[in-house]
Formats: sequence, structure tokens, C-alpha cells
Amino acid sequence: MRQITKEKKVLYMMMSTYVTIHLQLLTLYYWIFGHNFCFHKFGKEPPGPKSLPLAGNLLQLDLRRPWKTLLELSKKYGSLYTIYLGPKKVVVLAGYKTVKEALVNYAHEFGNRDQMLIMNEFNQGYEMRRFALTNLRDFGMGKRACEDKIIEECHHLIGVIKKFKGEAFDSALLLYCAISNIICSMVYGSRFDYDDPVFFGKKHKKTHQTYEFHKLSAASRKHTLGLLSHLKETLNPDKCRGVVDAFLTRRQSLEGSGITNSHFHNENLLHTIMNLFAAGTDTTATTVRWGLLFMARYPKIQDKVQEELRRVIGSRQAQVEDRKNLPFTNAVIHETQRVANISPVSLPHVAHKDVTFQGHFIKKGTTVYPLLASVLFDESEWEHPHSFYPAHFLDKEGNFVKRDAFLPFSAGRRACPGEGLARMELFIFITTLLQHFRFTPQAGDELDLTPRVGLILSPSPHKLYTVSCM
Ligand code: HEM
Repeated sequence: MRQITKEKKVLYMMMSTYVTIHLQLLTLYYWIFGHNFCFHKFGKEPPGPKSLPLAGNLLQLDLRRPWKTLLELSKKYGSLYTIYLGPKKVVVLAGYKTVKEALVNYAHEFGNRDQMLIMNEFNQGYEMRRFALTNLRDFGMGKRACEDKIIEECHHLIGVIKKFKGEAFDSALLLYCAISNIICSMVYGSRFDYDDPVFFGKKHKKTHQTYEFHKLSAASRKHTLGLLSHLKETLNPDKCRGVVDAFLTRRQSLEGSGITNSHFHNENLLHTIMNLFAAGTDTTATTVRWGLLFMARYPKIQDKVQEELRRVIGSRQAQVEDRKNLPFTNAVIHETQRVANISPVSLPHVAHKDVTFQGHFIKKGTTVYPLLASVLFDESEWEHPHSFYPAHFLDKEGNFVKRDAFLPFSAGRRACPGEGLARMELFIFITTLLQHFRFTPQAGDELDLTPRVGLILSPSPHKLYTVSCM
């Protein structure tokens, strides 16, 4: 009897080991193959490359230039495909037609943000973003007052460039300070000199060598806190200097009405400001840098821009109003944004609900990457997608033409809210600098146009000479 029970036990153990191994094999099979061929009653999920458990498709990605791999994968899997970044499933949208259809026609369905990636996008994110943008508009964003501030800042920059007396210099830090000052004047109500500790703390030297904007003091939590405490001490609710004062005044009035648990608290203020600097400085400054680099690299195009500027506005200050009379210059600025492709993958979106898109099922909560590079270099939209070719934006008579596939600011509900300000900055900075200086490379420098790897695609470190034109 005892013998039979022992045998039963051994048999039981063997069976359970067998079942466990099979379950593990099935799980592995599912990980390797299953989620690549997932069907749903509303349609098939977008196709994609096979992925490994946990690592997903990470081993296939060029981690220094992931957007390049995403572009290559779109050639194999089409304009809508799935990849796994580790265990995280991501649906990639590629090509003008698909990106536009998703972001504009399905704006609601694809309009959420990935909570993990946006600072302060917890529950209060939407309210804070709305507050910041409404107040930026009140303090001049996209208006005439703002244009005056941009022009004033541009002249500070010109003064500093003149001090190099024609010596070659790297424009990176100067441009970051100048563009930061536009946000500073709207957020804090004042600008700062380029050698002010607001920009350069103890890390100045290192930052100068590595050109990493996020290491500048203006982008640091500690410096922002210092500025905020000064603004709090000197606050006059009847005379708001900028967005910070408006925030503090709103908080005071809420507290006056007995509301002490609103979203208007210090941490939100800090995040809102740092978000604005992160989104609004590096992007625009980097684009102006690309513009100057392209001008030095393509001197004949620089000649044509300068000829048009001299003919149409002469030596007077360029205004946004002049844009319509400067088709070639306008085309060059657009082509700069297209080729610079500073944000090759837009910020991640998230499917707001289950959606069937182009016959494929995408589950609520799935992260979606609009691949903006695939739009800006879409071979079915651009005549010379991989060349710097301002005529993309000109008709046969030389008039400026808008192009649908020009989407550096993305499109739809989540498109960049700073587009108006950015376009104003790009126009004023690029035209005014080209009215004052001719930009040329150092002797023997071919000017490498390979972008530096980072959060956005910026030019590799380089120096340019300036020759005064005025
Ligand atoms: C050349 C300059 C700029 C470029 C190319 C650019 C591009 C973009 C892109 C591609 C996005 C993501 C859109 C999406 O997810 O679909 C974005 C978001 C954003 N941009 Fe810009 N941007 C620029 C300048 C600015 C400026 C000057 C500001 C503000 C002052 C700004 C504020 C923002 C904000 C707050 C967001 C996040 C919006 C959200 O979460 O919905 N940007 N930008």
C-alpha cells in the first residue's frame, strides 16, 4: 500500500513538472510570437517585427539614432506598425498621410499624453498647461509686444557677436541665452545678461564644453527656486510682471477665499516654468543655429537671402509684417525647419480609447509615436527630400507656397502651442542676423551637417566667422 502511494507521488511530481514546463514554453512562445500576431474582434493589431521577452525590439534599435531605425522599419512594415520598447508596446505612425489622418481626423482618439514622460502631467497637468499658455498670451506671446521684445533681444545678441571682432565663435550658448530671455521676459518680467548667474552657475565651464542646455542654470530647479522666492518677496498683485506673478496672485486670491488645496502650489509652479523653458528654448535656439549653419554651408543661398533682404527692407529692422514680401527668405526658414528635423519623433501620444484605425485595432492606453521625420522626408511629398532645397516652398513665379507635409510642430489637438511664438522668433532672429552679418566657415572646415545625438537633433559643435554687413 505504502509502495503504491510513493509511486503515485512520483507520478504526480512528474506530471506537474511536465505541465509547468509546457506552461513556461507556451508563455515563451506567446512572448516571442503571440503578441506579434494579436487578433481582436475589432481587427488585427498593427504588424511589426518579432520581439523578445522583456527586451522587446530594443536590440534592433540604433539607440543613438532610434528614429532612423523607426524610419527603416516603416519601409518594411508600412505606415502603421507595432514595436516593443522593452515590455512597452508602441504603435508607430509613419508618412504624411497616416500621421495627418491620425492626429487630425482621429485627434480625440490619439490625443492623450503619456503620463510618465511629461513632468507635471498628473491630474493637474491640463489645468496648469492651460494657465501657463493663457498667461503667456496675456504677457505677449505671439503679439506685437512680444515682437518688440524679440527685436530688442536680437540687438543684444548682435552687440555680443560684434565683440568677437570677426573671430570665429560657437553660437550655441549665446543663442540659448537670447531665446531663453524671450521666455524669461514673459515668465519673470525681465531679461538677463548672458553672463548673469541665471544662465551660468558653477557648471558654466562644463556646460560650455559640452553644449548641454539642460545643464544651464536657467534650466535648473535650484536657480528657478531662487528666482521664484525673489518674485514672491517683491510681488505686487496690481502690477503683474509675468506668468509667475499671475500664478502667485491667483494663489493669493484662492487662499483669500479659503481655498488652500488648489493646484496653484509651489511644485506645480516650478514644473510649469521648467516645462516652458524645456519646450520653448532649446527647440527654437537649435533651429536658429541650424539656419546659420545652413547659410554658411550653402553660401549661394545665403547670397540670395541677403540680396532679397537688402532689396525689400534695406537697413531698417525686419518685422513679422515683412514676411509676406520676403518669399525666398521665408522659404529658406521653412526648409531649415524641414531639413533640421529637430524633433524626429513627436512627443508620445496615447490612445484615449479603443480605436480601429486604417483597419487595425489599437487598444486604449497604447503609446503612439507620430514619426515626424517620416513626414518631413516623405518621398511621395517632397521633390528632393534629402537635400536643402528652398524651392520646395516656392512656385514657378517665386511666390511662397505652404506645403501640407510641413509638420515640424506636429498637428491636431496636441500640436505645439508655442508655434506662433517660435515662428516669430525664427523669422526675426534669422533675418536680423543675416542683415547684420555674413556667416562663413573656418578655413578648411566643410561644416559637418550630421546632427548631434540628444533629446532634440542639434548641430554638432562648430564655429562660424562673421563678416559685418552693416
Ligand atoms: C522651433 C521651435 C519648436 C518646435 C519645432 C516645436 C515642436 C513641438 C512638437 C513636435 C511638440 C509635440 C507635439 C505633439 O505631441 O504632437 C511640441 C509640444 C510642445 N511645445 Fe513646442 N516646439 C517649438 C517651440 C516651442 C515654444 C517656443 C514653446 C512655448 C513657449 C513650445 C511649447 C510647447 C509645449 C508646452 C508643448 C507640449 C504640448 C502638450 O503637451 O500638449 N514649443 N512642440
